[in-house]
Amino acid sequence: MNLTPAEIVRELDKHIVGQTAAKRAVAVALRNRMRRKKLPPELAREVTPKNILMIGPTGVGKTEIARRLARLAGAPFLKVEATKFTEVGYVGRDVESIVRDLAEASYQLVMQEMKAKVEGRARSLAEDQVAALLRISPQELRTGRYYDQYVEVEVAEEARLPMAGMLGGEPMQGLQEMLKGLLPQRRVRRRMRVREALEVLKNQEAERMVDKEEASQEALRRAQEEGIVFIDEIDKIARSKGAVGGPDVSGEGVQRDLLPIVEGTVVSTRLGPLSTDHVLFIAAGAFHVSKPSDLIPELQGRFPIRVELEPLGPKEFERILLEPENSLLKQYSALLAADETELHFTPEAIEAVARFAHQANQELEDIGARRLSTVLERVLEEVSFQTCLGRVEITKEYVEARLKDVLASPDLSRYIL
Ligand SMILES: Nc1ncnc2c1ncn2[C@@H]1O[C@H](COP(=O)(O)OP(=O)(O)OP(=O)(O)O)[C@@H](O)[C@H]1O
Repeated sequence: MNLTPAEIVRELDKHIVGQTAAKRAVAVALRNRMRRKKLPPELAREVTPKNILMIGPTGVGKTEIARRLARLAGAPFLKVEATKFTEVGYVGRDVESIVRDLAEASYQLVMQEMKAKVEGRARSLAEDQVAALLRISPQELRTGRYYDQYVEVEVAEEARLPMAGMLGGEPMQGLQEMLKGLLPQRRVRRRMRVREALEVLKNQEAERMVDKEEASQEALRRAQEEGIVFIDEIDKIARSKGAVGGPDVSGEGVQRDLLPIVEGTVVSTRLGPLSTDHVLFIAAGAFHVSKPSDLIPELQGRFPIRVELEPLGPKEFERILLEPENSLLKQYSALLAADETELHFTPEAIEAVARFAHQANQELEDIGARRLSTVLERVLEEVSFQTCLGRVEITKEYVEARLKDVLASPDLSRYIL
């Protein structure tokens, strides 16, 4: 991975419409990580990430930009809502769960990658086993002729801690994972189709082939050096001026708890002690009521890069429907094509969907691009209910007919859109 900031922005452009300032900021942050790796170690240690504060209304692409960036970089990613920590039952120390969850996300990511690398070998081992059970050769098995037959295979059943379910909570999950390797694995025989057995056994073999110790170490390194933590709703824990002594007090407490993690601290996780010095934090909020300057000064200083995201209008909605690689329209088309319905929208129909979504945002509540899903669902409800329709053309008149009544009645639209 050696993308320039311009190339990173171009990659993000494939999924997110507009919001250039935010894309540029995250692109620079990612490039700086690559730059840091080229520095002499003493200097590299000193260079800490410049965290980003994204300011913009809900549903305009803040999370999406961060998530896509992480995927592009193969970086462990975690999203948390800052307000979660103001809820009753959370005490300060719990913000450390952010770091533990990042470690977990990192481990899952690394395991997935490592398993993918041995997939070919694991698959052929699985084929050998199933072929032996069926008393045929692996070559015969690969013809696919036996895939719908049933076989009985021995699979490892995950040992469950009897109490884990009762107590719930994240610490128990870590414990569960830790004990997984220690407790004897119960093996049970299960009957399933050959097709499924091959998948199950392949996974089991891949899991066995991966060196868990190596995976843990790589996951720890990855979380520390490449981790990205997205903290949403940061504005909700900022104290707005004038609300002295109000319910915001706990918000300030959370800010104080977050501070050491953002500044760089070491938290013990199941992968070992994890230093947050080089984790990139991206905080986001609408800041309708409070302002970034209402955050405690120490935290403000830790988010030196501020970017504003634009509210989205009908023009952007049109582009969001059409342009992203897996846009909503492409998703619907693919789904319905599986049932032999070929979906076509006229340009005027797309314009109408965008216009209605914008109108609903203004009349109800502005939820940004998320509104497109509810509007489209309504437009396509009838078509989705049917199968094998052949070619279906969605026109502006059709869109209007599907949405007019709903929008005319505020009560109805509150429920449907
Ligand atoms: N500019 C955009 N281009 C393409 N899709 C977008 C854009 N903005 C939002 N979306 C889509 O809308 C949905 C919500 O966006 P996202 O999760 O990024 O919202 P957000 O700005 O982070 O808001 P919140 O803070 O409420 O989570 C996602 O499915 C996303 O793909």
